[in-house]
Amino acid sequence: MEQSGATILQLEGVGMRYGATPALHDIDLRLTAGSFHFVVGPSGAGKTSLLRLLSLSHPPAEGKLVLFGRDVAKLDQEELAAVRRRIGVVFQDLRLLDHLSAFDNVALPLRINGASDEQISTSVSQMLTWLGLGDVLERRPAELSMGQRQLVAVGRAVMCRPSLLLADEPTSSIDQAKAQRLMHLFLSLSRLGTAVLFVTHAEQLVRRYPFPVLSMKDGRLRPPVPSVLPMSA
Ligand SMILES: Nc1ncnc2c1ncn2[C@@H]1O[C@H](COP(=O)(O)OP(=O)(O)OP(=O)(O)O)[C@@H](O)[C@H]1O
Repeated sequence: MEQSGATILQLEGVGMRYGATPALHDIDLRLTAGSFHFVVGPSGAGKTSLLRLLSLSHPPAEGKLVLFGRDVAKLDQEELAAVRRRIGVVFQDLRLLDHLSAFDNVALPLRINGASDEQISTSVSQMLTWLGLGDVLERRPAELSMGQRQLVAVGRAVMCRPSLLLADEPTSSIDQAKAQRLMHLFLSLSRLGTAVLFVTHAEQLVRRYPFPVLSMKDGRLRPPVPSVLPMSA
């Protein structure tokens, strides 16, 4: 885990395009270890695009993107893969592997990192049980509800204790009680040093937690607004 306060990512004047169409403009952002930010904004503001950029799923068109102290423009494929392994992502479209069970989807990052079968068996079962999915470990995504799939995607994203967690509306299909549980999971990770970016349309969630809010509009990021609310979770 990162030392609290260490810079996890830094963006300077970053832009991103889909083909010739600009999606993000002139983004400046610095996130430190253990920080937690909500990302809000209207549909089409660029929130998912920002997460695609930060998860290295889509390249910047201009500007500088530094992750874990490395300028990503200067990294080779192997180094990029190592950087990606430190990032947990809950994609809006989840991107679960259809042919794998819930268990094997969550186990995937551990397998990639070379964990033993015993480690995998214990930690994946524990995580899925904690998420309330203990009864459906062997089901494939098509046999799960949308909310259950979302929880599997969260389990997979956090399994290797990422240094950076990017979550795109991870609570959109689950009930309030489960959403609270996920918030506790994300908060525990951030206390251990993970920098968390949480994209959401859920205003009650943003109001409830005392974390700075990054607001996006028309592909631009406004400066963070520090929350003045007391901790109520
Ligand atoms: N794959 C793509 N190809 C071309 N344009 C895209 C693509 N994905 C998004 N866009 C465009 O980029 C802009 C930003 O979209 P993005 O999905 O990042 O917004 P968002 O804030 O996440 O929206 P929402 O809250 O609806 O998920 C929009 O104008 C959108 O139409």
